[in-house]
Amino acid sequence: MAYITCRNLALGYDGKAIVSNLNFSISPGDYLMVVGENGAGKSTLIKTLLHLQEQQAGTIMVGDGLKPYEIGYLPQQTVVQRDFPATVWEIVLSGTLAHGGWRPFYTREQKTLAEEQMKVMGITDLKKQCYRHLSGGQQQRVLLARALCAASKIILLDEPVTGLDPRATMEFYGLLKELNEKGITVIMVSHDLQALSYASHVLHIDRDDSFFGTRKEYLRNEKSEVFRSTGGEEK
Ligand SMILES: Nc1ncnc2c1ncn2[C@@H]1O[C@H](COP(=O)(O)OP(=O)(O)OP(=O)(O)O)[C@@H](O)[C@H]1O
Repeated sequence: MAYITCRNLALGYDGKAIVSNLNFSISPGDYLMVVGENGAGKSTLIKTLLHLQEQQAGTIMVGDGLKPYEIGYLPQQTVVQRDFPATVWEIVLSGTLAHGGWRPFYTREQKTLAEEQMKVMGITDLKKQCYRHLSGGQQQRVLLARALCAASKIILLDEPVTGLDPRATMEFYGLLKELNEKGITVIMVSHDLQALSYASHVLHIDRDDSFFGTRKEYLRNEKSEVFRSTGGEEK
């Protein structure tokens, strides 16, 4: 059974639809890449899946026992966030707050979970370092560890390789692939053609005529031509 099934979804603001007629589903173990032109509504879809915004029409069905806190989120980083004055440990640990709500101190279980996820991401040595002094690739690992503390089933990423050099980008995709192979479902918004080779499914958002299918189906579909002819970056 699918984790999330969207039927005839319309998304937008102030009563005006930006995208309509969206139909897709996300099943355990999927790696869904979400593509579309600038302003197509990719971030709006993410906000809707995170229940930060209501859809304008259609239904979102949740299945397979998925609970809201089982979706971890790795946002698009702004310049201000890159300069966030906290240690790696504080940032990763804060991901555990998604479970049991706020308490004046962290429990042993929360600390153990944070330590485990730092190990998975290979950032244990950076524990006491200040986040803003890390490289872009290290910062993304920290945010991924934080998202994994928050979520055990799905991680949602919004253009996670923006600003990373080619090597850090490949490393980051490698980490995501490993997580996906361990059974974590990945939903990633991206303009990067390289990312397509990791995806099992693609959702190409295009007003009222979006595409959803497997990567193979997408590569045979005319919508992927626009994506490829620009070298991965849609104009
Ligand atoms: N809070 C808001 N209120 C009204 N309109 C908004 C709001 N946020 C976004 N929009 C508009 O909704 C449209 C879709 O925006 P969204 O950020 O979802 O696109 P996107 O596909 O993620 O774009 P990009 O690739 O540039 O990140 C845009 O026209 C944007 O201006």
